[in-house]
Amino acid sequence: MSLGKEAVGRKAADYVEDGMVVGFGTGSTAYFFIDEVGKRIQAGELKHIVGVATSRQTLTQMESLGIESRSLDDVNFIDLLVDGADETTRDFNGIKGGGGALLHEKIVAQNSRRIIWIVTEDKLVDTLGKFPLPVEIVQFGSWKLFRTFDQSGMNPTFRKSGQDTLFITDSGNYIIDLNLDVIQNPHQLAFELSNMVGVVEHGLFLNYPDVILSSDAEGNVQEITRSK
Ligand SMILES: O=C(CO)[C@H](O)[C@H](O)COP(=O)(O)O
Repeated sequence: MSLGKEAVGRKAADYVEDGMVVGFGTGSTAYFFIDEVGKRIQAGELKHIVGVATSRQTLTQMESLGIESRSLDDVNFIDLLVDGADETTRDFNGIKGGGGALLHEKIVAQNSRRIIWIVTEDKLVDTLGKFPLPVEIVQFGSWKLFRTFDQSGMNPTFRKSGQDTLFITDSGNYIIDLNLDVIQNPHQLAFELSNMVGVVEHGLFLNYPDVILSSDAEGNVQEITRSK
């Protein structure tokens, strides 16, 4: 277990205020955020929070803690979304989808007024791309898309959930991870991926968070905020 993930996940609960509609992210760092909010509700420190989950996994955890949940379409907007990331630059561009929830995470993010990413400091990078870029694609014709990525030198691999089973997202799609090493122009790549037929969404989250909370291995949390 990572002390850094726990520290930054729990710290993010300080940003939650009574009456908020909160977006709950997915992953092992978001796990601690959800757990802490649940504890604060149980202790009576937070009295009325409504939560929107970014994945089935997150929804299950929220329900186990008694956090009231609504579907995205049943709320007007989300006041605060707290989510993890796989890599982020200090100028608020990142890769998400390591846990396979990128599509729902991006839709929830698009409907959030304020976004906080919670990361350990090893995820802060100068250039994106060391972490494989997840691309969610429809199942039909997926090998054709795979070949297109391969022929473009993008080193694709199908995401698996077992030895011989392909990973299926909450929306019933596959994920291809692109092993790029360095992404020189993330905006150009995002544009190209978005225009490929069969691609549902990609894991480049450019200019998304308002705040990045980053923790070192000892659990010291630093806040990186956009200058106004
Ligand atoms: O994007 C995500 C899931 O789709 C996660 O936020 C990301 O993979 C970080 O996960 P973790 O906190 O387990 O390192």
